[in-house]
Amino acid sequence: MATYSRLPGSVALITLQNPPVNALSAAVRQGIVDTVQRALKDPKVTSVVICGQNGKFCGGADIREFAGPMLGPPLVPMIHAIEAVDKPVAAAIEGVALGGGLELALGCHYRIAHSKALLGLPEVTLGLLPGAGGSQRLPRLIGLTAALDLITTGRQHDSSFFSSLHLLCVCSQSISSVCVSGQSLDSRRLSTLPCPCPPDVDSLLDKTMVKVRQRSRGALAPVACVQALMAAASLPYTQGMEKERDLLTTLFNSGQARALQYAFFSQRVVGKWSLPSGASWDNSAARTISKAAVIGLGTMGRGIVVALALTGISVVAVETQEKQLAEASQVVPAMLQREAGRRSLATPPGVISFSSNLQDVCEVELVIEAVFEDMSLKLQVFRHLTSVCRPGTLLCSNTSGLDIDRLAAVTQSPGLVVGMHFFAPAHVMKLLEVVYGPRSSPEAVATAMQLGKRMGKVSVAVGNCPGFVGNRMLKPYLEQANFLLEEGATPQQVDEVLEEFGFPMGVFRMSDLSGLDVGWRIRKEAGLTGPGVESTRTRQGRRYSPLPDQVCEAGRLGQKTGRGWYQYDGPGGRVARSDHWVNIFLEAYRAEHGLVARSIAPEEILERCLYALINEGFNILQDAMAAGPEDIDAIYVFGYGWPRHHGGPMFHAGQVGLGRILERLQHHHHNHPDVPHLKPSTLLRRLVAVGSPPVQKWREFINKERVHSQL
Ligand SMILES: CCCCCCC/C=C/C(=O)SCCNC(=O)CCNC(=O)[C@H](O)C(C)(C)COP(=O)(O)OP(=O)(O)OC[C@H]1O[C@@H](n2cnc3c(N)ncnc32)[C@H](O)[C@@H]1OP(=O)(O)O
Repeated sequence: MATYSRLPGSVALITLQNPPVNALSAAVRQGIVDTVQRALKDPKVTSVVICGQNGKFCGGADIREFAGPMLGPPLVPMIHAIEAVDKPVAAAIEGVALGGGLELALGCHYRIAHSKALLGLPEVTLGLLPGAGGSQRLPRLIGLTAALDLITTGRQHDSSFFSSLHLLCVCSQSISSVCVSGQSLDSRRLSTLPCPCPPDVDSLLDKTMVKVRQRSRGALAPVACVQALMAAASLPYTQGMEKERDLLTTLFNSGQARALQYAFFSQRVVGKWSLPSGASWDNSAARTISKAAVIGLGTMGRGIVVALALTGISVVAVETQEKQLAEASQVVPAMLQREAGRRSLATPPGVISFSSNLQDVCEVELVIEAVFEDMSLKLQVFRHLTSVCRPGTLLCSNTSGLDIDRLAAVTQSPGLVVGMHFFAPAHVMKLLEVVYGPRSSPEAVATAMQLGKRMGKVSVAVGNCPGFVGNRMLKPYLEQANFLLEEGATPQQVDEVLEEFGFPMGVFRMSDLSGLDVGWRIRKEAGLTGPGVESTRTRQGRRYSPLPDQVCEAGRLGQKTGRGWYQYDGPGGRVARSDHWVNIFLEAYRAEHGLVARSIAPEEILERCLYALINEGFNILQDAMAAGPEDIDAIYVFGYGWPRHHGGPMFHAGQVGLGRILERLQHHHHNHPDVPHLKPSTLLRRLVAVGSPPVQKWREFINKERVHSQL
């Protein structure tokens, strides 16, 4: 709702009230309509100020309402009516003015803001465009060039940025002096102004469209934003508004908008973690960490040091190999400086000390081990840590899939051991898997989750199983990609299909980037390859493709060696080019194994890669290794490049239709009975049997099934 009060003198104050962010729900919109009417009717009122309760102007349209029928006064005419009134109206912005909130402010005649307020039009991130007049008013106020950047990226900025664009009035003036009654408001009505455009406007729009199409990888909203701004640049306001409405309707009804809005809420759902034990964020106390240590200063360790230091934590960075230590002590401060600059921090807040002595971690509150991914080495480090650290120190491992319980078992306090699985580069990537074992205490999980949040990560609590959630699902995906090569596809074909779907990189380009030796080592440890293992295509009772092992054996480890599934300009090269060697190699391989290459349709490539991955997601939910589909989806969107406009693998399964996914998995499993990952999960079958409920209902369904021992 919105409340009305009269300030001493002649100013009416309208306060938006809808905690926590004063979103423009039907009740708030009705409140605005009513209170503006009241101010207009009151002869003693000469000017109006709109503000938000609790130091927040407005977080935009109420996203929760998008799923249902539109009730209450619509936003566009409401804002238009405010702009048209003949008493000056000012938006007094504290906290946030985002989306519809900023559009409301653009309909006011004046805008003033607190220096720390955050403003922006993030609709594009929700699959929409600023459809309450924002796409037409903003460029008329700040010019087409600046508006294009803000609207197509959804970037948010503080008030000094917007003051420089003349979106805000000078803050030092009092509201009453800003809203001087009697002055003509004509020039303050943004809809009446022309849109300032650069001389080369067509070229600007064309270039922006090309850039946006490249960047958006199939997302519709950024393209629609450019189209709306083209209208603002070339059409009168009323026609521009019609274009804005048409584009918004198309976006609104697209699956992409639903997926992006789901992604917005799932990011928040995973923050409110809960464990099967009943421990959760509201019954577990997190410790505040001020001193931490990182053991191992390879790529991951260095990134973790920077991520911690950026939050103001003092870090002891330990590396026992002198050469690596010397290199890290040069590189890490530079990384920190660069990242602090990128985040507009004047000076990096944390202090880092480098050491080659593990003893130096004895005073810290939390240690993150980031040594080489080798169980015996990690066990050795944990044994050492438990003997040198103060009792009560949290011991975390950055393992990407090894058993946390085994590490906990060699310590004096297994309850204080959790996994903190970062993604490279650790100071940049948003995802953190917090891995709990049966003995991890709620306090340890809460502390790791809280620390992740402080580092700006999307932290997801996951159970302890090989590969945890993300890498466990990656395995069947990679496996299918290799089988497709055996059957006749090329790495480029597979990658093109996945990139067309929206991944920034196909599976083979991604593998080259990460290094092919990582998986090779894991397969060797699992006894799947290496000396003494027979070179067959069935291993440990299931279909196995030795292709990636043979590529590694040829010395092709990916980008770092300049050769992998593709060729590069040299070791460390970034641009992937197809390699004749790979085609010859695949032909020879197929001939050796009596395989006849067939032409494989893009649909089959996509289905087999994605549905195998999704099926493993259902198995993970069934095994209670993730609390709900939102957790899996957040992991894939923030850690594995899953296109956000497809919501995440589990959301995507719901969009495709669970019945269809089941039917296609059955079909592929029938054709490949020696591939257990294609066997449809029991949970998927159960969901289909009860009529394929929407993804938001799965968590409840799984819990019920578990109680009744159906899973
Ligand atoms: C029907 C046709 C209408 C067409 C209109 C088209 C034009 C207008 C479109 C829009 O305005 S779309 C919305 C644009 N706004 C945003 O995208 C802002 C989204 N919110 C945020 O970025 C952040 O929440 C925040 C405002 C910066 C606050 O961040 P903070 O970290 O402080 O809190 P959160 O945990 O993110 O949020 C708290 C709480 O509030 C819920 N919430 C936030 N924004 C909205 C919203 N716009 N609508 C509904 N709910 C919102 C959020 O989900 C959290 O809820 P809980 O998890 O606590 O339940």
